[in-house]
Amino acid sequence: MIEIKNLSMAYYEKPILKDINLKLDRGKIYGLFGRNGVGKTTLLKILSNQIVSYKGKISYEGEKITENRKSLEHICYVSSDDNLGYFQNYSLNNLLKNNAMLYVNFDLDYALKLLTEEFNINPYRKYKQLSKGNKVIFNLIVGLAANCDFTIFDEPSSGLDAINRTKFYKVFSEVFDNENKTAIIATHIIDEIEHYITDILILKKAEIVFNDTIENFEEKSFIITSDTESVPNLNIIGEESLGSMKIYYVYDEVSEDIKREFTTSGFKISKLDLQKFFIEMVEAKENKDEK
Ligand SMILES: Nc1ncnc2c1ncn2[C@@H]1O[C@H](COP(=O)(O)OP(=O)(O)OP(=O)(O)O)[C@@H](O)[C@H]1O
Repeated sequence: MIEIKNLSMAYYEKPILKDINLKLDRGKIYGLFGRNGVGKTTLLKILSNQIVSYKGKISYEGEKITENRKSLEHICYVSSDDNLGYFQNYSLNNLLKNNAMLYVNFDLDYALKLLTEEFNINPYRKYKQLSKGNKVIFNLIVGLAANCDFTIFDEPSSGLDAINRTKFYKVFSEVFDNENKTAIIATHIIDEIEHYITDILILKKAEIVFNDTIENFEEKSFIITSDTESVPNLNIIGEESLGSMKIYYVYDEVSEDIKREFTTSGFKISKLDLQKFFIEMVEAKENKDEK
């Protein structure tokens, strides 16, 4: 487990993360969502020991990550950044061997199989000779083959074509169908990962404003539409008007019986998808809060 206690971080006095408390459990797949510039990459780099100047405590299996060599070997950060600096002159084959030295459980044969058979990339090419999308694929293959306890994918499908995105998620779901492995995926393409994640995290204004399982989300979220002015007494996270129709976005524990009562009183109930929920959480409520 990774445990984050009272994590705060600022760039030039601008708070990026404010007093975050979070537990990341084994066997889960977390979707981390938030608007551009909110601090997702900063948080993920802190979790993978690439940023160490912060306040608070982060522990991996009970030990502080900055003082724990195991955290380097078992937490893998996969970037969609295509700049490996000096290492871009290396062949893919040699880069994989380097990663095998860094991550104790790295499966070199599997990485080569993915590279050549699944994605059809020549392992003797240099990293710098690859297209942007293929550089991202290479980074993803490292994450998939590293066999880390915690793998962090920062915008994994950035720059990938539809076929490669589909291939990546197919391999991803095979690799992470494992109760000991945890993945954290930060992405803006919410509908693409909705079916793979077990938990939802939403970062807004430097805080985690939503942290719940996908099961709870599916049970508690719905849209209620009414053509009268009457407002249901529910936890409404956003609302819209469409002509004379009022649309309410709800996140609340409501039994099927109560939902049936709403329907007989003239309300219409429908499903709220995760992308719309996210928009309502970060935007609609933001505007309402500021009014
Ligand atoms: N090295 C840095 N120095 C100063 N400010 C930085 C630095 N890196 C990031 N920031 C700022 O920190 C904030 C959070 O950036 P971060 O990259 O974590 O956001 P993000 O949520 O990952 O964004 P995106 O979805 O656009 O990738 C932004 O305002 C960004 O400008």
